[in-house]
Amino acid sequence: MSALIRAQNLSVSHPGADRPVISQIDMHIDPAEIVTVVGPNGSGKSTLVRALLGQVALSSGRVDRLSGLRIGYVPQRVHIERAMPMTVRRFLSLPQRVGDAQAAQVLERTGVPGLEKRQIVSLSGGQFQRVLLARALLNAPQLLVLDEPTQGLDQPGIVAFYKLIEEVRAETGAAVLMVSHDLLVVMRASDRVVCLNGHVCCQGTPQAVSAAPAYRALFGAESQGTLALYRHHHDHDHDHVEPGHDHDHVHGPGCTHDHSKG
Ligand SMILES: Nc1ncnc2c1ncn2[C@@H]1O[C@H](COP(=O)(O)OP(=O)(O)OP(=O)(O)O)[C@@H](O)[C@H]1O
Repeated sequence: MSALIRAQNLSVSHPGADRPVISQIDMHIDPAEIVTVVGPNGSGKSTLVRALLGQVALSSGRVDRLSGLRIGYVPQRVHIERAMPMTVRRFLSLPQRVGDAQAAQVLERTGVPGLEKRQIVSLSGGQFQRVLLARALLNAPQLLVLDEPTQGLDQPGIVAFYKLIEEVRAETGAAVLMVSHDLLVVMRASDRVVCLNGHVCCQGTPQAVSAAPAYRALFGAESQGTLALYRHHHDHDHDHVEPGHDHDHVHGPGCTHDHSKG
């Protein structure tokens, strides 16, 4: 099956800016894979996601989406007006009405059963995040898009949320595109990582990316911890990986490290 979304030579400039926010991006999302975009603040992660979804004009390049692609979007939690008086049940029916049975089922699936009558504003951060995910799952998406889904959650909450995402992927076969700052755990939950800093610094398996000099230059000491944790949990799965090898790690334009090694 072909990619759900494919971007080729994608660049976006915001009005009035003298240079593109993101430039010459090549990336794709295959069915059922978890792809995570990491990068410093302001590196263009949200802009890239919006461009992939067709929500922002491209200044060059192209984005192809599978015809009729069903997308479930989980927005940044902090951007939603939590003070609005609304029950969880009503929230799940926006913008499309869903039946009681379906609402109950999806809340059960995301680990927050029986919350229908609760006011949105009364939920904890972790509960609200799961309600957002529940709503995104209602149209049986082929692709789930999550923009910094665990912002504001504590470490156990973050780990539990990514575990849930992996379970949902396994059950539904939906691909997942995530933007995240949670480097320590995101590596474990991703099939592929795209490291962004205006351009794609590197992309590939989590282990290959975390070993790439371009990634380490961006994330510094934190990346060392990420790599150690990732190896600790995953060496058995990735014994065949040779960091820096072409099959695992694709260099983007602007990479500063030695390309002669692949
Ligand atoms: N609509 C817009 N108009 C003008 N500039 C914008 C617009 N949206 C984003 N920008 C600018 O583009 C740059 C990249 O923003 P973007 O939100 O894509 O980065 P990000 O990597 O998601 O950042 P963060 O990690 O802080 O969420 C920033 O300098 C931002 O100020």
